[in-house]
Amino acid sequence: MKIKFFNSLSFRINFGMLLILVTLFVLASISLWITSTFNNLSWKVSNQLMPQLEYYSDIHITVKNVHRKIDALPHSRSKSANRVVVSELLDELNKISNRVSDSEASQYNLAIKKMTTELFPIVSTYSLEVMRKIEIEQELKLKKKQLDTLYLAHTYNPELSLELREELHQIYVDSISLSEISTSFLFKRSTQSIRKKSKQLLDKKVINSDFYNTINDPEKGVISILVKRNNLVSNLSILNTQTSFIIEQLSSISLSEVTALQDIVKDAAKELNTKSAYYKNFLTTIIFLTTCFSIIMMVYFHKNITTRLITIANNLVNQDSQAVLEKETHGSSEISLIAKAILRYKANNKRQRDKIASSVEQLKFIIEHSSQAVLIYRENTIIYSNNSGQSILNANQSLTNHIIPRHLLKAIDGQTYLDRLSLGNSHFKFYATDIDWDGTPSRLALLMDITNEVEKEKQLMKNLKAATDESFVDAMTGLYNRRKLDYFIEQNVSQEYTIILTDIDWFKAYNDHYGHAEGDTCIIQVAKTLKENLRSDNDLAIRYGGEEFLIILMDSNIAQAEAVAQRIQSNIKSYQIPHEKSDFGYLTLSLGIAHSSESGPEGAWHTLFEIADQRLYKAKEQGRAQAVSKANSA
Ligand SMILES: Nc1nc2c(ncn2[C@@H]2O[C@H](COP(=O)(O)OP(=O)(O)OP(=O)(O)O)[C@@H](O)[C@H]2O)c(=O)[nH]1
Repeated sequence: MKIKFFNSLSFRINFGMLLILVTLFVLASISLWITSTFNNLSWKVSNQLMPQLEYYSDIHITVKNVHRKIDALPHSRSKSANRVVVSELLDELNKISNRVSDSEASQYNLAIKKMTTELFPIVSTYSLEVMRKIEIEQELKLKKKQLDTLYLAHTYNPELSLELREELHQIYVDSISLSEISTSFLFKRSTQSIRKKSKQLLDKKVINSDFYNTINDPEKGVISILVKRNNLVSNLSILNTQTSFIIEQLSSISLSEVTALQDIVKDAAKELNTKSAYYKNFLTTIIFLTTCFSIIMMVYFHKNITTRLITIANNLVNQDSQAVLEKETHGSSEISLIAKAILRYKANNKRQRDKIASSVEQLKFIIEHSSQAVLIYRENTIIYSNNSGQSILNANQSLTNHIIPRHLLKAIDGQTYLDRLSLGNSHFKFYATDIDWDGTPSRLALLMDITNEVEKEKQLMKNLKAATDESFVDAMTGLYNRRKLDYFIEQNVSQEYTIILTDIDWFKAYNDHYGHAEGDTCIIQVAKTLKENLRSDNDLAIRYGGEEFLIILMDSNIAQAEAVAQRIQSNIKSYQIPHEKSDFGYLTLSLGIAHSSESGPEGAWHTLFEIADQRLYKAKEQGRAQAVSKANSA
């Protein structure tokens, strides 16, 4: 099951976290930027603009002082003295102007520089005009002296009328007055009066044309002086106008305006601070709210996922909320994949449960109808029995009350106990074991009716025994055969016993003489004799070879064996079976006897048989028709 990376919840959560972090980072950066910008502006206003304004205010005061000083320049002082003062003032202005360096040039610096540089030529011009005024006044004084001279000259000129003299005097007075008060009106009137009067005087020939020309000489005459004075007045008027303009200019940059500007700047700084604080608070609030919102969203998201996962987990055990699980399968996130997987698991589980339920039903049916009795006991009380169990219990009440509980006790510690029960002619195979039944320790008993099997078994055993016996018997003699001996050896019996190995003497010759059939009859007779001399079923008479026999006498000693051997010999002898080829003329037996104790612990049977065989051989050697045992074997 694969999940697309971009649809995974882990990607969404991490992406969401990243988005929130980026948003917070951006908001924090903006906040920092705005705060730093406002702080910077505020710092500039407080630390740069305010000193500039103070500086501006200083300049203003200085310029005013310069103006006042220029205005107060005494006209009476010498030209050079005034020039020194003016020069000093200009230096002061220059210094102020130079204080505004290019590096400090800001909006206000530029304004200040512009103002000082514009002011400089005006002041300069003003100063020059003032100096010019002084020069003109001095010149005026010179002219006045000339005029005085002229006046004196004409005073003593008898040709001049009194009226003229008075007028000239008046002109002089006027001119003096003019030089003092510098009013253009009086001067203009005086000029016109002089021109008019001098013309009248010329017309009347009071004065001659030279004098008239002297008076009206555009360069040297009174008129020219007056014109110059007039110009001076005019210049003074211009100066006054310029001075007024400068005053006006300076006034336009009044201290109150500077103060107002300072207030504006202060207000601006304050506003900047307020705005900065406002933006800072606003952004801090936004950051705080965003953080809170993000945390709430993350908590909600995590809780939502957890709740959904718990719901899905609960659904594993709770079948009712299937719809919830199906709802979660939409989409391609991890949860939907888990939901799909659980749905598949549940579907498989249901199929398996149905299958198991069906199997359980089948099993129940089988158990119910089983021929084997199934009984469950708890504290000696039957809590369950199938049909077979019920019928067995009905038929044998004692099973319920005594036998089964007694047998159940034998199944200790949950070990399976297996036994056989016989009840009358009925036989049962009985299993008992501990089981957990409905969460409580109980005991399970299984009874299988094996009556028929037991009967069959008995019959089989019978048949088997018969068959076994048959296979162990020599057909000709009815004695046991070598297989019976093998079986005996395999038994490895622990009790003592004696063996007698016997052989018919000169039997080859017998056969040759009487024929093989007679030989057989002879063998049968010997076998019969042997059988007759054995005590019980425990003793064995085995046809070991053709005419060789082995007798095993259980729980016997040598003496008893010798007695048996003697009896057998006697019996055979008593039959007097003719044997012409025998030294004795009748059939005889040779016998070798050995006791189990002689064989030693190792290779018991083989050794014992060897001993018996050697003794038989010895009997043959010693003339036959005799028994050799331990006592006479030396
Ligand atoms: N008629 C008959 N003869 C048998 C049978 N089994 C073995 N024989 C014979 O028994 C004879 C045994 O001879 P041997 O064991 O050689 O010796 P013996 O002639 O008996 O002489 P000793 O044993 O030394 O006394 C053989 O000739 C066999 O053929 C049998 O079932 N029937």
